[in-house]
Amino acid sequence: QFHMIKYEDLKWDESLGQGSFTRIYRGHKTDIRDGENYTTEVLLKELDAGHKNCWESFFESASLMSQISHKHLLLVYGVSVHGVQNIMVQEFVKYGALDLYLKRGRSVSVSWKLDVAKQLASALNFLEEKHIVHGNICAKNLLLAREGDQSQGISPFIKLSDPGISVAMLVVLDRIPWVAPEVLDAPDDLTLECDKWSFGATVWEIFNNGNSPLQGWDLDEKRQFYESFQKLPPSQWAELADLITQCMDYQAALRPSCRSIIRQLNSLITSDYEILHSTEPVTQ
Ligand SMILES: N#Cc1ccc(Nc2nc(N)cc(-n3cnc(CCO)c3)n2)cc1
Repeated sequence: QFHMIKYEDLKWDESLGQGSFTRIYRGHKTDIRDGENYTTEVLLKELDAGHKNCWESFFESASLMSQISHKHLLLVYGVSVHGVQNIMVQEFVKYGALDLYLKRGRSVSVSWKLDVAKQLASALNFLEEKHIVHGNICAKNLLLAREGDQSQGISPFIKLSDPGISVAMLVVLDRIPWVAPEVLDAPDDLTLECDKWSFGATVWEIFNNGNSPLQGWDLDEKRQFYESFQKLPPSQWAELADLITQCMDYQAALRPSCRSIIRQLNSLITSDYEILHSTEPVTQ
């Protein structure tokens, strides 16, 4: 399923924070190829030893990313097990998680945001064609490999990260509004439609500077949000708000196909919104 990496071939550098039940570090791995020593910068994702019962979901996530390769999917080199430690070894993506990048106040243009949304939609289309459900689409799991430079016509480049610990393992309510409503009743059978709902919530984040939707709401208020079929605050841009609403349809079967999502994104990209409401170009 995935490549096993020897613990002694790994070196830990600085800690980069933590996800749910995991801690991440910058590091290096050494390989010996035709007698030469190669070191590669990597991201080391450690599963907290205390959460042994999550390890199969941790490895499932690693093997999912190892089985398929696509330019917008994170490359997982393999896993390393050392005593009670389980470590996933990933390619190091230069600028890290997109939500933090957007929160750091980098002002990015509308076309930058649409470009990122389209790259995510193409990754989802690839997964849909392989009937693979990701299960944890959100801005925190989009990694920025290239900032892009509007003045040079260079677009940003994102990679979709591993899903991490399955939603069934975590408090599902924590994942509202990224997790599709139907998942609350059946956390074990995630469908491709669930990823469409999450795509809608992620596009909302991208257009709201990385801020989490329903920021600060408690679990009851979040549950209430679904029970009363509420929608996220709509963008001023009607066509964008409409696409987000279509993806976040409470009836899973009515959510658009990836091809339709890509078509609608293309028409947003060519629409004159950019000229009428363009934000200042990305300042390098
Ligand atoms: N300052 C800074 C900085 C931090 C991180 C990276 N690089 C990187 N590479 C990866 N493969 C995965 C992640 N990553 C980040 N947060 C998560 C948890 C949510 O998925 C995963 N970050 C680059 C720069």
